[in-house]
Amino acid sequence: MASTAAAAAGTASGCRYYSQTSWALRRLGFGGAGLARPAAPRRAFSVSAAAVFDNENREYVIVGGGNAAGYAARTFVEHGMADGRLCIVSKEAVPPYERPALTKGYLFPPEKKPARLPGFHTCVGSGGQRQTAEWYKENGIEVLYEDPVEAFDGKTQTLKTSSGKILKYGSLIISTGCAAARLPEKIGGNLPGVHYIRDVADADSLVSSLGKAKKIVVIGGGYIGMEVAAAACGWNLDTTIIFPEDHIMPRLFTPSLAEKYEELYEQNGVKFVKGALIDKLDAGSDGRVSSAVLKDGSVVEADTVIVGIGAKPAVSPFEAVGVNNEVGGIEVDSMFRTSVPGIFAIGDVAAFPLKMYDRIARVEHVDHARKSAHHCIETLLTSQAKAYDYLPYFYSRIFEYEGSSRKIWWQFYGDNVGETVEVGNFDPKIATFWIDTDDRLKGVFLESGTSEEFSLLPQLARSQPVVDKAKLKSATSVEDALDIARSSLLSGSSV
Ligand SMILES: Cc1cc2nc3c(=O)[nH]c(=O)nc-3n(C[C@H](O)[C@H](O)[C@H](O)COP(=O)(O)OP(=O)(O)OC[C@H]3O[C@@H](n4cnc5c(N)ncnc54)[C@H](O)[C@@H]3O)c2cc1C
Ligand SMILES: NC(=O)c1ccc[n+]([C@@H]2O[C@H](COP(=O)([O-])OP(=O)(O)OC[C@H]3O[C@@H](n4cnc5c(N)ncnc54)[C@H](O)[C@@H]3O)[C@@H](O)[C@H]2O)c1
Ligand SMILES: O=C1O[C@H]([C@@H](O)CO)C(O)=C1O
Repeated sequence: MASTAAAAAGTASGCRYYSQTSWALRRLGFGGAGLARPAAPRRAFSVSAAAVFDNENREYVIVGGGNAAGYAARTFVEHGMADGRLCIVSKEAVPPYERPALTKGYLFPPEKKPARLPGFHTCVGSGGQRQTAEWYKENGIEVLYEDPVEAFDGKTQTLKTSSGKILKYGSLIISTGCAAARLPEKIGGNLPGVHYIRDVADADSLVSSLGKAKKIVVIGGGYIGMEVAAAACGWNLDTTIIFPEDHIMPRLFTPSLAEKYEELYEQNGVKFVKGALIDKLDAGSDGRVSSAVLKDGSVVEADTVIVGIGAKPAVSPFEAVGVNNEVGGIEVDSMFRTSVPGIFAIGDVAAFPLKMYDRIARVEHVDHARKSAHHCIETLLTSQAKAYDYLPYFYSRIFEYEGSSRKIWWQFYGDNVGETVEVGNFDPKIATFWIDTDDRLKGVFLESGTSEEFSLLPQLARSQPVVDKAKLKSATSVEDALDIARSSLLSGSSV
């Protein structure tokens, strides 16, 4: 059923639609041989005579109502191209919001003023306007809520939603993001009390469990594992993190960096079970999860389990436009164009050329969701042939709630390749520098920097200066190390 927000921003938006798809394609330069890699999409469903066409054609349709969609909508509005021309088809019941809040402010305990919608709709996370359902309505953007696209036909340029609507599009922007990877049902992955966290409905369900929980198990030592376990400390819960690797955040942290964060969690009472795989989750007599059984036979009791074992790009039902076999996701060029003229993909789901490192990548972080959305729509609407040149940026903020013994706020820019030099020991800062075989600085991590120090990181990672490794290793403080890195920027050996 459509929500109140849907009713407010959807059919009542007074949108007008153009009726000739080909008109829009011609105007955008997609009349024929415009793109380098044309590929005939497979017919995914056929439109029968009995099918119900909803209104008329839509000039621009965004599928997915998440972070990238919110920023894309903003760019349409900035160009005066939203009113009556743009439609967002969303699986969720609310307009786009800043997803990072779900494992941060959203999980503060009730007495510590948790974040709630409409407080964090996009684009507030980057200092922009709070785009509520009214904002979409005022800007003439049609939003279809709780009506995921289930089928796609590139030949007739139509989408079919779960409610049975057939939508015809001129240009299509796929921003379906990722879905949480799940533990199989047969090992208890769907038991009551087992949580995954991808959207606000998941977060609400988790909050209601946390209110009653005593003993929680967090499965996975990545971003979700770290952020949720830190949040659980705010609720004074007995918390155990279980993961298969030797240390937390294996995708980014060095063992030594991870050890420092693990110590901090342990000081907050969190326990770790490392190098462990889950055999199954068991239920108690009430049918709710009661324990995690590990492959070695040991048992960890829990009344609530949070699973954070990675995410999978939500490519369905768009596989026919071209999926990248190595990194998954929908393959696009440097302007987010897929192999099919007039179809684009942005955010987590896009496999794009990471120009700086000359490889195809998918980036599952919000900075890329925001920037890819802006870049795609900007180039689409202005016909500027400008290549996306992204510098990877990841961050986390944990133990932020009032009264926590210390707040954690780290940022990372660049590529975590090569040898590392680590300086500092939560005193209060830590920095790690990744240096390649040719002595170039490739990536840089900083905990608890000042805003001036944080602003140095992208300059360093972008320029990749040659650094004096020996000098960096002898730095007496993080400030000293950053000064050494800063001076290498001025030495003229940057790329
Ligand atoms: C809990 C959590 C915390 C995070 N914290 C951080 C952080 O601190 N820092 C950071 O950099 N990144 C963080 N991320 C990652 C960041 O949120 C994502 O990179 C970002 O949301 C990607 O934006 P997106 O629009 O591509 O995908 P999403 O924001 O996931 O949006 C995709 C949308 O598409 C919808 N959808 C999917 N399939 C369909 C369909 N067939 N039809 C219609 N709609 C569909 C989904 O329901 C969803 O609304 C976090 C992610 C999660 C889950
Ligand atoms: N601050 C941030 O940037 C942030 C915060 C939260 C979520 N996210 C995003 O949300 C998504 C999901 O995050 P995540 O933490 O689930 O993914 P992740 O890839 O960061 O971590 C997954 C972790 O799961 C563990 N794992 C994998 N398979 C397992 C299995 N079968 N059993 C037990 N453990 C297993 C590993 O320890 C691995 O580190 C990602 O896209 C992530 O980037 C980002
Ligand atoms: O990027 C982010 O956006 C939200 C929040 O700032 C929105 O208010 C959040 O917690 C982030 O880390």
